[in-house]
Amino acid sequence: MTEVVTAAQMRGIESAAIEAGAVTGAALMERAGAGVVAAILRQWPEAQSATILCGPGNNGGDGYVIARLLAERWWDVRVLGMGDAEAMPPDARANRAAWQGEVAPLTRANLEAATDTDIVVDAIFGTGLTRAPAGEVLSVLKALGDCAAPLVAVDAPSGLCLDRGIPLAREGSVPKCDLTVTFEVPKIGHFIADGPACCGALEVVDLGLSHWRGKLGADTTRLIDAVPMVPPTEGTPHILPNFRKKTGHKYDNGHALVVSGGPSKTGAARLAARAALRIGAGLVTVASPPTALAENAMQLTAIMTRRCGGAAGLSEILEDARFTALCLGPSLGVGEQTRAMVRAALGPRFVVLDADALTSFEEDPSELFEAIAAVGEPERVILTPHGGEFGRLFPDENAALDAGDISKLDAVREAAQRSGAVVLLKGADTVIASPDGRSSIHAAHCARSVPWLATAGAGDVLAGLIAGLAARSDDLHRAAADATWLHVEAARAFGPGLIAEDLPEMVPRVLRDMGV
Ligand SMILES: NC(=O)C1=CN([C@@H]2O[C@H](COP(=O)(O)OP(=O)(O)OC[C@H]3O[C@@H](n4cnc5c(N)ncnc54)[C@H](OP(=O)(O)O)[C@@H]3O)[C@@H](O)[C@H]2O)[C@@H](O)CC1
Ligand SMILES: Nc1ncnc2c1ncn2[C@@H]1O[C@H](COP(=O)(O)OP(=O)(O)O)[C@@H](O)[C@H]1O
Ligand SMILES: [K+]
Repeated sequence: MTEVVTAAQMRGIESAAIEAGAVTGAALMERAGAGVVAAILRQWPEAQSATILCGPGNNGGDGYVIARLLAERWWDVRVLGMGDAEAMPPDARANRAAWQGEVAPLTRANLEAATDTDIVVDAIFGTGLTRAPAGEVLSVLKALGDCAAPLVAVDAPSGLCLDRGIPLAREGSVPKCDLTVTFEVPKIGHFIADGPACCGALEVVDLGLSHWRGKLGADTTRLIDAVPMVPPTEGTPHILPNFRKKTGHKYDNGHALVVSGGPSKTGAARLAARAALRIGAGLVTVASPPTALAENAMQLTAIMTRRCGGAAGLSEILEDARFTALCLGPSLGVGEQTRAMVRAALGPRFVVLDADALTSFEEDPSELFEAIAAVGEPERVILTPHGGEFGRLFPDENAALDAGDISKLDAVREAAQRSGAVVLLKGADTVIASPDGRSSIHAAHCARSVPWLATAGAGDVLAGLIAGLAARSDDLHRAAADATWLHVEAARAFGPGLIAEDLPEMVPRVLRDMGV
């Protein structure tokens, strides 16, 4: 996993390196510009001409470096610049002065006149965007959407808030780029909300600041981009700590319990149970209301069934301490009976609460949060809402998110603090946050785009994967992150046409391909 940072964290890394005397701002700008040029040459080896749009700050400074380096390669380069050269920060001003060619004003008319260009480079705003673009520059940003030539963003598509992944002006005010080249470490806004769709493909240029990146705090957000592997030692292959089952008895790999809904509402639990078993829980049992026991038993073989009469029945089953993880909520029904089952479920084991187990607390979410606090052990519970369920449990955070006042990441972080649970907010961008301050993001975009995963029951499978991994784990956040990655990986392996039943069946292939 790699870090993803806020604009402020990035500025912190940069200024720490400069203050330590390890590098100058000018050198960083040169590396940044050279990195963008290298990415352009790799992506469009036939291109010969570029129009570079330069803003008034250091993002614009990168643009002037790019212009110079492309001109040195005999490209036909046109520069449109914004603002007064004298008002630019020093390194940007120096690079603007070093540009030998003309700088035409950055206007919509000048952009639209540049029809004969192979590439357009957006170096207008990067991490320094502080307010919504307006006036002529807003008009330029909107016109960029109509450019026929490929569009390359320097650090960020201009107008995109790199902390929140939303346009600071309004919809349509951030150009949709073909390639975004960012520096040293990707930013949160590249991966959440509208960020991925605006960025296109994302490349990260190494600026040589890893020493200062290493000083980021433990609460730095992680990107779920791959499952970390222990490097091979002589004679042993890569080891995937969380996916490899423990050798030994089946109970060494935990026992997951999935609670089923009543008659004709049992499919969701079976989906979750099958996912839990496939991902490697040693045993999986479906706890079923007596009236649905036959329906469940008829369709389950390796997965066991247990008669479970409501909350009292669940408490009785859970007297067996060998149940290490529990999943409840999918198709369980909304109301007091489900609330009572949630209260019965909370205890010395990992509990995944999804769907109706969340919606049942819509009227009084604090009742759920108090019950979680009463468990007395941190990070035993994970809530896995989709957007609608999140709004029911966390109306304040959701309102701030909808208003664009906070990012999806911050909304989930606040939800984790408020609830005392790990919170996983689903979507094409999935965000996970823990009460201990950890957070992770998965973006199902570009190479990992799986729009066919938005299919009925996919969320039940995710809940089951988390329960299955948690059953034999001691780290719920990590189990949720790995399950999220694997869920998308299974959808990628299957491809379009996927239905939820296919997801657990793809797990063995994914594990095999990973060399588990
Ligand atoms: N970090 C690193 O390691 C490295 C960073 N590098 C590069 O530096 C970039 C960050 O540079 P930066 O801080 O100068 O900010 P940037 O994005 O150019 O914008 C600031 C300018 O825009 C203006 N402005 C803002 N909003 C506006 C609006 N709505 N409408 C109009 N104007 C607006 C703002 O004006 P002000 O707010 O001061 O009035 C100021 O003039 C970063 O993205 C990367 O490309 C690399 O060179 C090397 C390594
Ligand atoms: N566009 C998308 N790309 C990738 N994954 C998606 C997309 N939309 C939804 N998902 C994933 O699909 C699942 C849907 O879950 P959920 O909304 O609970 O549906 P259900 O209740 O039908 O199972 C979640 O894991 C979510 O992250
Ligand atoms: K930019």
